[in-house]
This record gives sequence, C-alpha cells and structure tokens, in this order.
Amino acid sequence: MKPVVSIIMGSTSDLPVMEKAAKLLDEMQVPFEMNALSAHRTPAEVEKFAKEAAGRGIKVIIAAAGMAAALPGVIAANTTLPVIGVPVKGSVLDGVDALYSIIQMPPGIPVATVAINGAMNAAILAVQMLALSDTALAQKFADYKESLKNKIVKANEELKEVKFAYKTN
Ligand SMILES: Nc1c(C(=O)O)ncn1[C@@H]1O[C@H](COP(=O)(O)O)[C@@H](O)[C@H]1O
Repeated sequence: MKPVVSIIMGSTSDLPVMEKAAKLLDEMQVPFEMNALSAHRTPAEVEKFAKEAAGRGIKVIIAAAGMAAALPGVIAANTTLPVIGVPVKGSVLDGVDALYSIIQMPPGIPVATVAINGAMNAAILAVQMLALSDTALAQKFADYKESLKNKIVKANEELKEVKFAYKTN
C-alpha cells in the first residue's frame, strides 16, 4: 500500500518519541512511511522531500524535531500539504525550544503544532484529516474514541472499588 502519511524527524534520535505516532497509524491501518532528514544537516534533501511529497500521494506530513527545530517549518514552506509539527524534548531546554520554534510560524505558512513529545496526538490529527474523505477510516476512528471512553469508565468503576476496600479496612 502506498503511504498517505509521512512521518519525518530531524534525527533517528527522535525515533523513541515518534514510534508512538507510527503505532497509532498502524492500529488505524493507515499506510505511512518514516524518514530522518534535517533542515540543518541535509537541507537539499529536505527541500526535495517536501516538494515531491504530494506528487507521491502523501496527504499529511508529521514533522518532528528537537532543539532549534527548523524542520517542520521548512517542510511547510515547500509543500501545500498540511504539516503537523511535533516538538521533541531532548535538549537542556526540555523541548520548550523546539515548541517555540515550531509553533511560531509567520502568517501564511502554518505548522499545526502538538504538545512536546505529542506524537500520538499528531497521528490522531492525521487520521482525522484523512477520515474527512474516508468513511471506513472515520468509523474506525469513532470506534477508537469509543474504546478510550470505555477504558475511562472501567477505570472509574475500579477506582470506586478501591475506595470501597479502603473504607472497609
Ligand atoms: N531540529 C533539528 C533539525 C532541523 O530542524 O532541521 N535537524 C536535527 N534536529 C534535531 O537535533 C536533535 C539532536 O539530533 P542528534 O541526536 O542527531 O544530534 C534532534 O532532536 C533533531 O530533531
């Protein structure tokens, strides 16, 4: 299956964070690809990647980077596809540097920024975008949300039992 989501990260050192996005897309059976390219270290390759992504059938790009995170913005500058940015925690500034770099885009070139290390939410947003024109995926996502709800309802019931046991001891 041809990938429709492209996960790109500034370094393979970001992979432990971005694996959460991959896992969610896998669960939703959304075909995706992963690349590690850097706007700082491999600027020509990043430009080529961004310019060719739409033509290859990619619909959404999830771009992650830590430190002085130029990557998501540079990709957004070179494509008309929606770009979701994931600031990665890794430096002495704990990811706030990456958050500020990614979120403060000039008007006209947005990057839809999630929380620091928010890879899973980035994947969920990508799924929601794709589900606008894919009813089967929309249903799968609705089922996923329902399962989240059920998990909380069950946890709440278990919490009540814990409280009951505490009271009677
Ligand atoms: N922010 C960027 C960019 C970029 O924006 O182009 N390229 C690499 N990086 C980030 O540098 C951190 C350290 O990278 P290394 O572990 O490879 O030294 C990573 O979090 C990466 O995303």
